[in-house]
Amino acid sequence: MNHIGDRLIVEGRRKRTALVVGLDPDLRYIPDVVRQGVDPETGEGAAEAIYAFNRIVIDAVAEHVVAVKPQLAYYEIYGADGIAALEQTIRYARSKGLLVLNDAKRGDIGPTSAAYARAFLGEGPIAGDMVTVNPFLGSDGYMPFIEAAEAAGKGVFVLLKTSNPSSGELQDLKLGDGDKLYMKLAAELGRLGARSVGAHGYSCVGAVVGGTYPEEAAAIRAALPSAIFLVPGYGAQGGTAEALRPFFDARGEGAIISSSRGIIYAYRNLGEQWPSLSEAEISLAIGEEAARAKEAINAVRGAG
Ligand SMILES: O=C(O)c1cc(=O)[nH]c(=O)n1[C@@H]1O[C@H](COP(=O)(O)O)[C@@H](O)[C@H]1O
Repeated sequence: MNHIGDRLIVEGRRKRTALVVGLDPDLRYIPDVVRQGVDPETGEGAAEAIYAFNRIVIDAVAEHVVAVKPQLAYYEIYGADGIAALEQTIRYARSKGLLVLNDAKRGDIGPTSAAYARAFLGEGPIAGDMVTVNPFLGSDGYMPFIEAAEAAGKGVFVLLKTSNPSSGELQDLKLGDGDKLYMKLAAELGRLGARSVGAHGYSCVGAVVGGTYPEEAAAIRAALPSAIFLVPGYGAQGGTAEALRPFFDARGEGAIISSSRGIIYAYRNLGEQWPSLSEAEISLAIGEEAARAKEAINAVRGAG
């Protein structure tokens, strides 16, 4: 099966989940046990702690998620060492049967986007199965990603209506015909996605639609029936499971719900002693939170 839409749907059914966990490792919130024997003040030590932490997270959530989503910034902080930790993390996630969505939010002039597409959707060391794409430069900025995805059976998620409070400043701007900018882009993505619809009805051109904007999601869902939505904003940004229904299609499919901090730092809810928790305690808290999120989302999409 060489189509990302089909792989996401089939894996989602097999595991009965629409959850994705974001790997946004911040050393300030990583417990002492993970850093034992390494000096996180050095790039090498930081990278070692990040990879050790990500392994714990991946092991704890693997049965509850279709994919993991590393956020590139958290690795780039540490330069080459951080990128090495990303490479190791990608390899480890794949060894656990997980799809990898690089949250890189790239987009540039055509040739540079083509290079980014090779980096993230090719065969190189930080390539995954999907990548987030910033469409601000226009079609010559995002087309190289779409073409690379089509050729490789991989996927892109184009930023459409993002989860952050000020996303409306540009994305909601009304155009001459009264349409909002994100709806205009949605129509264009629908047109482009139509040429790569897989057996399960979904295209390799997906859209990022923030979980904090359910009303907007209903309109975008109607305009983009064949796009898988990547839905961040659930959990730490205030998005609730109850608000997620409009992001899914009538079958309760077609969206992957992403949560980073709400799951990977779940042990911080156990109280002030969190830095000294054991690996087993950390792992249990993360796994339980992922299971809870999965079930809450399943109840809303009718897969309970
Ligand atoms: O593309 C994304 O993943 C993304 C798009 C968006 O609209 N909002 C958003 O929060 N994200 C990313 O999703 C993650 C959200 O993290 P949490 O708020 O901790 O779940 C971060 O890595 C963000 O960079």
